[in-house]
Amino acid sequence: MKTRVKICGLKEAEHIKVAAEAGAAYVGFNFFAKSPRFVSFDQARELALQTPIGVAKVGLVVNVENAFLDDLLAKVPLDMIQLHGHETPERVAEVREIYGLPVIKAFGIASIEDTKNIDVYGAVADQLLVDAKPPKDAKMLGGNGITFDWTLVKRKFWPKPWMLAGGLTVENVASAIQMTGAKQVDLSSGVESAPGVKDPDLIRAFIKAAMQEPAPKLS
Ligand SMILES: O=C(O)c1ccccc1NCC(=O)[C@H](O)[C@H](O)COP(=O)(O)O
Repeated sequence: MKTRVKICGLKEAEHIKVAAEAGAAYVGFNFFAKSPRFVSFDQARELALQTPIGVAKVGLVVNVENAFLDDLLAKVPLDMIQLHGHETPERVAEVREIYGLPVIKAFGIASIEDTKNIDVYGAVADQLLVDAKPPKDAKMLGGNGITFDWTLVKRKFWPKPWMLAGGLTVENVASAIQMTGAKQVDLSSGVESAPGVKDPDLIRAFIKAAMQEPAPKLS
């Protein structure tokens, strides 16, 4: 099986087309207002309607209330919700139950301590996303373009499918897959020419590099 790629923070229909043609399994729309990748509900609706069938449309939110999700999902035809804040396992279960969509729960990892809770979330989330923990002064909980110590998540057998994220690039993605055993990878900054500005050539090159690397069979 080929590695599955999620390109996050897409803002242009043309870039979604490029990602889909190159083989992306997921595209992500970012609804965190302070992000350079932020899209409004109206923009995301247009992008979602132009996303080819077969590519999962993921909505990324950070610590939002139901009222926000009510408005979002009334407007944007999403396939999955990515919770990228400090949501509790109970909140993950609640979002899944209320909205009836699969939920990806993200975790910031900097030490072994940060991996301890993941099993608990594995019981309630549909997928897990292990990302670099942001620096203390960071304004965003993700999308910071920094890697973490991949040995912390090496060949993990969490109860749900998981994605590796955090500072992935065309140069390091093969090593990241080989070292961790990740079958799915996610990125944002590594395919940008400036914060929030995706580069179609980098998107193509990254997906090619990630998919050339066969997702390892874990023993
Ligand atoms: O990307 C953002 O701007 C962002 C803002 C706030 C919370 C999460 C955010 N991104 C989450 C993602 O899924 C990113 O793809 C992931 O953190 C990896 O980002 P990068 O290190 O830039 O590849």
